[in-house]
Amino acid sequence: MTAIPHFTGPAAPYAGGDPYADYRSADLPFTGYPDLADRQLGAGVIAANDEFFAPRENLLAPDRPVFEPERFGPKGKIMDGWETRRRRGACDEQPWPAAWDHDWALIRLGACGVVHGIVVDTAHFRGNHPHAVSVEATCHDGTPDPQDLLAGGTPWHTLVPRTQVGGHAANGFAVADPRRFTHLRVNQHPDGGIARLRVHGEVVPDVDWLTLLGTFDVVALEHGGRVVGASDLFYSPAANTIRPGRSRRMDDGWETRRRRDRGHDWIRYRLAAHAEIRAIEIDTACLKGNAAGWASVSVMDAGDGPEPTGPTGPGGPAGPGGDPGADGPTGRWTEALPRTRLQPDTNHRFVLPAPVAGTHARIDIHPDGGISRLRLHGSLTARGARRLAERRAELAG
Ligand SMILES: NC(=O)NC(NC(N)=O)C(=O)[O-]
Repeated sequence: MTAIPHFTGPAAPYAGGDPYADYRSADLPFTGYPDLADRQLGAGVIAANDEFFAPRENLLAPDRPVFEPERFGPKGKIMDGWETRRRRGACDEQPWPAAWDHDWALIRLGACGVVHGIVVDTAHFRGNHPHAVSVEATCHDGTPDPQDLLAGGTPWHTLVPRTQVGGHAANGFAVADPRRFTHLRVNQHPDGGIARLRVHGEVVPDVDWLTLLGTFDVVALEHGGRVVGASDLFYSPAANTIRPGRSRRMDDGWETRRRRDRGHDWIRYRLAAHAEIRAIEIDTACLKGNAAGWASVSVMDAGDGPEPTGPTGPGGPAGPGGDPGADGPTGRWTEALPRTRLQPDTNHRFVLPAPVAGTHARIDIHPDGGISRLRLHGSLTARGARRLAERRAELAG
């Protein structure tokens, strides 16, 4: 694993001009995995012990944190993050917080999953970021309320031990715990502000639920589908194509740069498990002058082993002109949908003449442009359901 740059210290006071000029960030090896704390997946910050200066909900806001130097409210500087008040000691001789003093927020992940890495982003928190952070996790069935989680019996497992962090920095932590979790507790020691929290990992779906549903979208992020490669990530992440709901803006889909060669663009996906696909939807919502001209969809059975990771990591690009077969799962692609003309800003529905089964799928778009969503409607095969049930049991906390 690549060493993750570690930032500590407060960052200099804001000196005017671009507030991001002195922001500290790094390429983190796990950010190709989807964000399990994505609001659109259903994540939420369900409680915090203190939010005096800025509300906990900001932690999961999708956009980059904003700093407006002149904006003050009745409680102080308006900060785009979760910020607590300054902790004080017990008496005049001990005005400092105690070693164990900390503030906490409880996060419900949007989907149960295995966490591969966490970003605690302290953007714009310079003199008021936490000295250190720690992150714990638990797996709780159903929809517990904060009191259930805070009750003594909840087993919390440490994902990130108490670690010093930097102000105005993307503090990244790789996580090696192989278990699946549903909730996190983020602690800041002793107090301070965190702008954003991102929790990158893999969804572990509930096989009983998927079996009961019967027909569902077998490539959807919320059901455990994942992008494992794409030809072009210039404008937007390929994983947008399997996010919940319809896209509402061009940047909520997948758009490639204009090709000046004779090639085409593509995305490769791993399905929830081995599944049979019976119907396909390709949506070009909000892509008008730049929708893909044509698309085809292929399916492959690559077995149930772990995903081969390409040179750029999970979901990483193969680069323009990259071969959709290279560095990916091995097997034979079967064409499920032949090359078909697409309309701009339109949802297209296709019923397959016969079901096509596999563990992976690929969409090829010609020559370039974008699609906003791909839906592969079908159901788990007996083999897929068995593998998912085994995996869920293996990953139990
Ligand atoms: N300048 C500040 O941000 N001060 C305080 N924070 C806010 N939000 O006003 C503080 O105590 O950290």
